[in-house]
Amino acid sequence: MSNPIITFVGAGNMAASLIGGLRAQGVPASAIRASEPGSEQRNRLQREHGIATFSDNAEAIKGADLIVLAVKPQIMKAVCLDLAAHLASNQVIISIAAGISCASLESWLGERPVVRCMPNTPALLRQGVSGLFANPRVSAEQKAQAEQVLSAVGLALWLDNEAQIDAVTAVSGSGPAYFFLLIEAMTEAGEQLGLPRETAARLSIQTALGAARMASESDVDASELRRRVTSPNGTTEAAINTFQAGGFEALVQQALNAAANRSAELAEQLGQ
Ligand SMILES: NC(=O)C1=CN([C@@H]2O[C@H](COP(=O)(O)OP(=O)(O)OC[C@H]3O[C@@H](n4cnc5c(N)ncnc54)[C@H](OP(=O)(O)O)[C@@H]3O)[C@@H](O)[C@H]2O)C=CC1
Ligand SMILES: O=C(O)[C@@H]1CCC=N1
Repeated sequence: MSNPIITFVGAGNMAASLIGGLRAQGVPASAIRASEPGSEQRNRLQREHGIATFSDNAEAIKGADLIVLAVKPQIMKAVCLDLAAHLASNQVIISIAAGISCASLESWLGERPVVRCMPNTPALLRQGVSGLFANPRVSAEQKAQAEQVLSAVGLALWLDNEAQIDAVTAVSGSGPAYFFLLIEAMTEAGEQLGLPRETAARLSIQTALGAARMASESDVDASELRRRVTSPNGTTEAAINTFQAGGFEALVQQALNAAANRSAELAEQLGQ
């Protein structure tokens, strides 16, 4: 595939991860641009990745094939309204903002090809996962180009309908925080059981890493892997029974429902 010109509008954490991933994949610096108000961040991107940077969004998107909108959701409307007059009809918009619908983007930018994505922060280590939804105006070639951007930092999975983005946000967008919470709680509990805090933290983190790799690399599912750790009448069974008596699965369902509802609510609030 030839290299499309990609402009990032907003070059904070997520954009910098995507840029790093694209460069590591061999995308030339000349095919990537970023627009960002912070001069420190602009200098860093120039230094680390050799890409051209801009303080003016309209200047940065001239001649770009793909425009990745990576500003905070709260300022997306203002950024889009400023960009609208400067867009060419064939430019594809890729938005990574939480809670901003394709319809809102098109109402601010005009009818055009839009890919809405939900990545997650392990993108920083190129271990991310993203859900992607394309509106009907996106061609097969443009879909492949958008997928190349997101797959530079991890797995990229296409969705059939836009509403599924709320579920992706609940599962994987916010998901790293759930695992961090579990690591925090296990560290605390390990300390209460008499371990030095640092030891409890390292045991918890390495266990999470090992379990995730097993779940990812094994040919059996997570419930079978769990069964293999759980000896009859053993220690794991005692812990799992305690989790389940406390309504663990129902609590996880409630938490993810709350995240998905909040995602839909944000779309309602910020999309006007
Ligand atoms: N963090 C996460 O877990 C996830 C985030 N996202 C989405 O990714 C997007 C970016 O998030 P993240 O990278 O964490 O946020 P950051 O705040 O790190 O990045 C946003 C960048 O946009 C810059 N900016 C501010 N105003 C403008 C403007 N008018 N024009 C161009 N750039 C501007 C900011 O500069 P300055 O700091 O100087 O204001 C900042 O560098 C958000 O929409 C978020 O919803 C999606 C999935 C997960
Ligand atoms: O908490 C949030 O709203 C964003 C979206 C997914 C992760 N962080």
